[in-house]
Amino acid sequence: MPPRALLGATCEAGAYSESAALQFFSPSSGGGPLRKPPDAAIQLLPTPSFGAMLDALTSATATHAAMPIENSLAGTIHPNLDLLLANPNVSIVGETDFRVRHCLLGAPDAAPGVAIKRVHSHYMALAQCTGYLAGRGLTQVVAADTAGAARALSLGQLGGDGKDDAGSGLRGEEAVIASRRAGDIYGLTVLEEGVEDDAGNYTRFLILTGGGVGVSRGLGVGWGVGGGDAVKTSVAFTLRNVAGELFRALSVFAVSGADLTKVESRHVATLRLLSEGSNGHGDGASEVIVPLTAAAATGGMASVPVRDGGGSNEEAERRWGYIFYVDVAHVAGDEGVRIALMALANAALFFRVLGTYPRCGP
Ligand SMILES: O=C(O)C(=O)Cc1ccccc1
Repeated sequence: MPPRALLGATCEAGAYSESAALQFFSPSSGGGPLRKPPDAAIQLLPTPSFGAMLDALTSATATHAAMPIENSLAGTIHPNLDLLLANPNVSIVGETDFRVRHCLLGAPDAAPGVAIKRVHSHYMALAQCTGYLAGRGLTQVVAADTAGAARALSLGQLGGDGKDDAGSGLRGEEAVIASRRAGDIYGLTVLEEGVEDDAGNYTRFLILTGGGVGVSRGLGVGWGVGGGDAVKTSVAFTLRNVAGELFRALSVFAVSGADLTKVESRHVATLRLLSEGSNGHGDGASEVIVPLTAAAATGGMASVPVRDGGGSNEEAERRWGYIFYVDVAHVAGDEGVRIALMALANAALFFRVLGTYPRCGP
């Protein structure tokens, strides 16, 4: 019987997420104790956006997805952090650090030395090449992802008839920033390789599956993880808006001796959380912004139900509320960390375990 196909959802054929998925699931990548299928069982499933990628998990069209979450030069990819929260059925089961090497790619018939004026790419890719682009006086044009920009250039959709998605321009003046692999897939001309501003350009990709993590699973030993393994647990939470609350909440980790490898706060009003049955990536009417206060509690959103604010100012929370994302590096099954996470869950108004997964690197 042929092996059961593993569908790895990725963003657009040739996107870095696809390369990261291939790296993670390659048997030689050594990515921890996560049981991986043989390469032959991996089938890539391109999707037009990161939101659509998570949709594919929720609908079980795909079993896994690789989503970029932070970059060593340009920082956290906030829209993707928001997508994680907006999709309560998606959980993190792995991570991989991918060395991102950008190419400046021109049209298939571009001659070397052609006078490029505009460069199209994902906003994070542009941010990683700011110095290079500014030094050459090139205008940046944001695209949904690197590979989508590469495909559009190959199809002559950027410039050409005197108009591009920036509203002006001739075809020969357009270029994109994407991987060499994307250049090969879409038959583009490699004008220059290694255009990122620093050779230490790494992006951390989360490996995701559908099927949310319950409190018991999330606070214990995660999927594919054995006791004693080096893991990370990622959590999201909100707190009452009172003095010293964040200090008290995080102090539980100091006591447990756990290492916080990432702490990020996100303004609640910027989060487009979804009403039941939709997942908020631009479908319009069904999209809602849910203030994370007791008054707006929705059962399905939290691993631990949202609680009453206990005297904190709900109006202020609505306007200035923050959601915190924390990654805790620990040893799977560590009782001190489990107790610390339980204490944090008890202090939080909203608390969700995003996953416990094998740690990439030391
Ligand atoms: O657009 C892509 O290819 C992505 O996967 C997003 C991205 C952009 C730049 C660096 C890493 C990931």
